[in-house]
Amino acid sequence: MMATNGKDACGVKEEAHSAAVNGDGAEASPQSKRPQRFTFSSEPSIEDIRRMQADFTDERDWNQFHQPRNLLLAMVGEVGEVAELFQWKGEVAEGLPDWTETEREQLAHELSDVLIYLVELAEKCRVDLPQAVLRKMALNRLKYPASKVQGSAKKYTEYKD
Ligand SMILES: Nc1ccn([C@H]2C[C@H](O)[C@@H](COP(=O)(O)OP(=O)(O)OP(=O)(O)O)O2)c(=O)n1
Repeated sequence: MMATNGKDACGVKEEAHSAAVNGDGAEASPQSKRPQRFTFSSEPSIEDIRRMQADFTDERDWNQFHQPRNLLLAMVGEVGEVAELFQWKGEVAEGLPDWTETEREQLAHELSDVLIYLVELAEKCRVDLPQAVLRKMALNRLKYPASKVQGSAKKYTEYKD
């Protein structure tokens, strides 16, 4: 399905957070002057995606092929297909303003393939991905306190304290 109706290629809309936040006419803070943040639809959840892919493989008797290593290789292959879309384009601005709708839809497909295999790989490795993401983000916040690393992209090992 091609993207239409003012939505982007992934079928997800832009939301006007800052308009809602600053609707009282008060002067906007520097943070709210950022471009509007792109947001995803709330569905499907990661568990929904896991279940849909499990149904897809069950219906085809493909579980016999979907062992962890095969899924990992399939995922890496799809990452390569994402990379191919960016290949030789040089730096690409956020929002991909110069990309055609066809290129955007191809990207949406390839990113979806990566996610589908990632979710199934996590399932087959018994990693509860949504909860694991919460734990990992908590660790990331500890490793990179905002007050310490503000505006710097250095790796945590490069900080001397
Ligand atoms: N054994 C397979 C084959 C496919 N798929 C599903 C998961 C992916 O979302 C998608 C991958 O399909 P293809 O291998 O045909 O890859 P592409 O869709 O990227 O096609 P192409 O390589 O022609 O771009 O289909 C799967 O679960 N198990």
